[in-house]
Amino acid sequence: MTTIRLTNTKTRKKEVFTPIDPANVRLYVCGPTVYDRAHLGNGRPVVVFDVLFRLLRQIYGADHVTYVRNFTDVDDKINAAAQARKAAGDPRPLEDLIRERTDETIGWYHADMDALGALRPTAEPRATEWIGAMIAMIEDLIAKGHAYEAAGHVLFRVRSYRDYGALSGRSVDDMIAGARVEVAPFKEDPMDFVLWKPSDADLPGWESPWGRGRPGWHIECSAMSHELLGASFDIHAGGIDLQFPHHENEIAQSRCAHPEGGFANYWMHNEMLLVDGKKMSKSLGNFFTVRDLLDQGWPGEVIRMVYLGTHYGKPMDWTEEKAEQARDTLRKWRQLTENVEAANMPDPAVVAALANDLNTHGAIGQLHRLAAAGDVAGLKASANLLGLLTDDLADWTWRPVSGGVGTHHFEAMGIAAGPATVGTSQLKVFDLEQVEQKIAQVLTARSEARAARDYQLADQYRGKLLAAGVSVKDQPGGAVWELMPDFDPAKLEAIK
Ligand SMILES: Nc1ncnc2c1ncn2[C@@H]1O[C@H](COP(=O)(O)OP(=O)(O)OP(=O)(O)O)[C@@H](O)[C@H]1O
Ligand SMILES: [Zn+2]
Repeated sequence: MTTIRLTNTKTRKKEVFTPIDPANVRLYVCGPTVYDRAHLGNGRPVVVFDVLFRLLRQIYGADHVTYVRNFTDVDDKINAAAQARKAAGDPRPLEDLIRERTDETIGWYHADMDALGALRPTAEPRATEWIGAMIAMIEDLIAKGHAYEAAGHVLFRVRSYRDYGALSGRSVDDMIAGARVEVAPFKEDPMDFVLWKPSDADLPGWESPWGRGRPGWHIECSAMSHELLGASFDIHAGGIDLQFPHHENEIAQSRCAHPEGGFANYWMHNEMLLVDGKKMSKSLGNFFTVRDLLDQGWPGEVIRMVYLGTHYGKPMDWTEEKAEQARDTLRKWRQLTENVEAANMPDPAVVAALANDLNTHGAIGQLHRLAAAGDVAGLKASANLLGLLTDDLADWTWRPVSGGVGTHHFEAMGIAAGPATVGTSQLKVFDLEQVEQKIAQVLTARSEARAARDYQLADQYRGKLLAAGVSVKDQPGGAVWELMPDFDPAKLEAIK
């Protein structure tokens, strides 16, 4: 059996991965707070740990891996989003608005992560469905002396857990000095963190031994992972931004409530997706969503390949150049493997690269080798292990129809001009020849305008084409065009 090695944040070493029970390998990944669309940074852990999930399934068997990723659907930001709708005049009760917002966001999340080719986890618990388990865990922590009630809150007594800080390698005193901890008069110690807090009458709340209130964020993951995976499980993962305090707090709660268990044996953290050197984040406002990119015409498979081009332990950024490269490679591979049946097994060198601390970049290098060697069946099977060249992500390949090459590409993909599908849901029917003629006509008018030095008019033509979903690029050999997913034949025809 292939030996997997993973960098364990807990020990800061690359370790051999040995599951507690090879018949049920258990993975927990912290999921999103569902108040808004996922940004490109949020998609990174999803794709990275999807590759881990696929690798584990490959090695231990598809039915022998349990992957849990939660939805945090109790949060001030969710409440604020619902309150804004109410303030805008929506007559429904706040609770309904909250539920609508979280349901809607979960729907978006699924659609966007599906588009990135991520398999759905085995279980996706919603925090609001596990409040009872959270209350029971908090009661237990109080009974064991690790938590206390104060002013309607329940707080975790950080000094009662000796190993607090071990994951991030900091002492409690360093943390107090460095962190922005909330000092509240009812806390015994500034480091103590909230397990339960009171809810205002107009906000969501649940009855508890401490009055009507709601859980803190950290206890959610401790309670849900315990319910679904037990007191000891194999891998706990999430972004590096969650290492402290979220994961440190999860460990403290879980180890203190269930001293018989070890909680997670391996901790994995993905590095951040950056924008101009800073973490992409909602609070900094420097973000774009996965959906923005999909809407711009970037296929989910291309976005996925861009993520996989960088090791998860390194920061990365998004550039159009990387995306164009990934798109060209995938298009080539898709053409090579069209109508090819995947080999039974992925190539051993690809498996070995992934087993080496998820070296996705190395694995992609091996895919290039397979393509160059003409092993197309091996290429397909191996790419599938990375979630690439899969049938579900195949729908984009016909799209980039560029001037001249277009017709051939359509034919190469087995889609005759005429009815063509765009994305998975919309059906657009158009006559390719007519479309090509019209684009050529507009491009000729644009060239004429340029020749007459009327650049404003030339730009207007280009803008009109773009509005119809035809992107134009000037290349040394002349203008090249592509149909974008939002291509609208009627708008194109209407250009004068
Ligand atoms: N820029 C980023 N790069 C990589 N992973 C990220 C980035 N930002 C957030 N994540 C990860 O996304 C996952 C979901 O996080 P969560 O929903 O809490 O994000 P968020 O708090 O809405 O994001 P933000 O940090 O932008 O406010 C977590 O695992 C988190 O570590
Ligand atoms: Zn968590």
